Amino acid sequence: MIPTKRVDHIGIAVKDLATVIEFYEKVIGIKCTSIEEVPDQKVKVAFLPCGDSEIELLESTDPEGPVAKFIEKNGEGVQHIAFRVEDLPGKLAELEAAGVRLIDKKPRRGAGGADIAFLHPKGTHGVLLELCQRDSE
Ligand SMILES: C[C@@H](C(=O)O)C(=O)SCCNC(=O)CCNC(=O)[C@H](O)C(C)(C)COP(=O)(O)OP(=O)(O)OC[C@H]1O[C@@H](n2cnc3c(N)ncnc32)[C@H](O)[C@@H]1OP(=O)(O)O
Ligand SMILES: [Co+2]
Repeated sequence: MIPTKRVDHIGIAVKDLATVIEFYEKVIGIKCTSIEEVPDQKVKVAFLPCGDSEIELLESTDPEGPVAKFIEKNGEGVQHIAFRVEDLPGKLAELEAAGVRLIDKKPRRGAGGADIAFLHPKGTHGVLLELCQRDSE
């Protein structure tokens, strides 16, 4: 089985990036190190590293995007959990063979140049899971 290395990030859907970055920096005490737009996912993303993992704050750039739809239904909150894997195409093939419901059969480009793919929450006991592969350890 292709190993999963760690929790890469926790994705949190927010209405206003600046407001929530300020909360995490001033109240929780973790710093935002980068902000970037990922047009493919219709989001603007802020990363706040914390130990081996990061908090990923997600603000929608499009009312039809997945983060806007999530907030409409649930309000702000944890939208996905992302695991770091070593071989994303291989992992996706392995999961497909095991009958897991994939949203992305092939990797897409995520924030920070990562390759990413999502697994459907209906096939993962209720949690939207992202797998990501990065060049760095
Ligand atoms: C930048 C990048 C990165 O890290 O590099 C990112 O993270 S981008 C992060 C944003 N991108 C994404 O989320 C892309 C992948 N997401 C998607 O394709 C979509 O959001 C889906 C997960 C397929 C949901 O689509 P849609 O909202 O159209 O479906 P829906 O509302 O009919 O939901 C179908 C069922 O799934 C549940 N459901 C929907 N979203 C969920 C979520 N985030 N967590 C857990 N369950 C969820 C709904 O409650 C519903 O269950 P019931 O039927 O029981 O009511
Ligand atoms: Co993510």
